[in-house]
Amino acid sequence: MEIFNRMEQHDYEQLVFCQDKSSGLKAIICIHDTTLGPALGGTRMWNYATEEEAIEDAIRLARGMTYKNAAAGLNLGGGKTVIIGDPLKDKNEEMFRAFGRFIQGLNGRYITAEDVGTTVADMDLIHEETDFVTGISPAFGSSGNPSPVTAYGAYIGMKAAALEAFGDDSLEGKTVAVQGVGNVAYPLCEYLHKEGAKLIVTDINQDAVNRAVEAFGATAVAPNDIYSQEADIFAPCAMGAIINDDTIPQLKVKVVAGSANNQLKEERHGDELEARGIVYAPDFVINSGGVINVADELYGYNNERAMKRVETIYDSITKIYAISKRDNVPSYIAADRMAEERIERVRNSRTQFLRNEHNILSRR
Ligand SMILES: NC(=O)C1=CN([C@@H]2O[C@H](COP(=O)(O)OP(=O)(O)OC[C@H]3O[C@@H](n4cnc5c(N)ncnc54)[C@H](O)[C@@H]3O)[C@@H](O)[C@H]2O)C=CC1
Ligand SMILES: CC(C)CC(=O)C(=O)O
Repeated sequence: MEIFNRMEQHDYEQLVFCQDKSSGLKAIICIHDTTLGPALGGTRMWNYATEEEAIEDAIRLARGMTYKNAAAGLNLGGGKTVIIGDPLKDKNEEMFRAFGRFIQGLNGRYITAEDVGTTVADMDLIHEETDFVTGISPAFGSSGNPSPVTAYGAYIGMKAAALEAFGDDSLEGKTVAVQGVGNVAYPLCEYLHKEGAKLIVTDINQDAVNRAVEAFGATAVAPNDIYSQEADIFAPCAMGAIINDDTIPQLKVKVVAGSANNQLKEERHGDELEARGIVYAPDFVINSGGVINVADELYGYNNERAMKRVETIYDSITKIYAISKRDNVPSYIAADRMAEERIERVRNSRTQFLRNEHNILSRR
């Protein structure tokens, strides 16, 4: 991979490689854009097959955070970290503390939180070395695990998408095919079950599947069969790039709405969903509940204030469909525009000179 060429696409600011031999830490922090404020985005720990795959994931996820934070109205830029390793086998205290020191070295340009493969306990270890971490234990006055809030946001976002597709936002009697029943999707299934939706679930982890079958009477299917189910809604809640040339022709649903980041393998796959009349809830909007919740910690966590903002996901999804119709563009483009316009407006308003401790007037 030509790293600078890759960074020039979509104008990435910084890519940081962090290595600590004694703990086995191999992390890549990617900061995409800090126009709106410090970059906030989670840390994913995953057993990447190659370093190139890890870099590509960090890069794609970081840009997604820029759009997510902008669209959510947060004063935060976008970044993300990937740690190369198996979260079930390779974690240790020293690794997260070493990682915390690397974050501290960025002096607030990047703030982390949980993502796939990392937990509140990991964030607490990072917190031993830096304050630039969120999603730490409620014992510290923080918001804790963001996943249940992400799930709630995904649930109300799915209702907004249902309104667009079916003319009614009730999910009662609707069949939802859920891919991955992990930290976000399990509480999402809980909301759906409570509302009377029928669930079809899959996961590569059999225990996760069994839990959902037992708790919600869900029907279990094999991972590769989830795309072709006779369902109303497909909820991708595992990894990215699952809306692609292989899967789109299998879909029989009217709605794609789930928590996974980077669902579209390429932008053209968003065009393809639109062409098939499938209502797509743009990923970085529907899954913004978690980041909205952890971002509130930066002001001194207030659950009521955070949840009020999470509730706006319904209106944001509805607004995206309105922009999509007005501008005659697919929903993923409408969502991108919403985020890009905000970043541009703030970028332009920041051109005035502002005196600070490091500029030409600092000794005056
Ligand atoms: N946790 C959060 O608050 C947020 C999570 N997200 C995104 O939502 C997605 C899920 O996140 P979490 O629930 O936190 O992760 P998780 O790791 O708890 O759950 C993911 C589940 O997907 C399963 N899985 C992985 N590959 C699969 C495949 N090919 N087929 C079926 N199942 C598969 C895993 O076994 C696991 O049970 C990720 O894309 C994450 O980036 C986005 C915003 C916030
Ligand atoms: C898990 C969130 C708190 C942040 C994040 O990385 C995301 O929204 O993808």
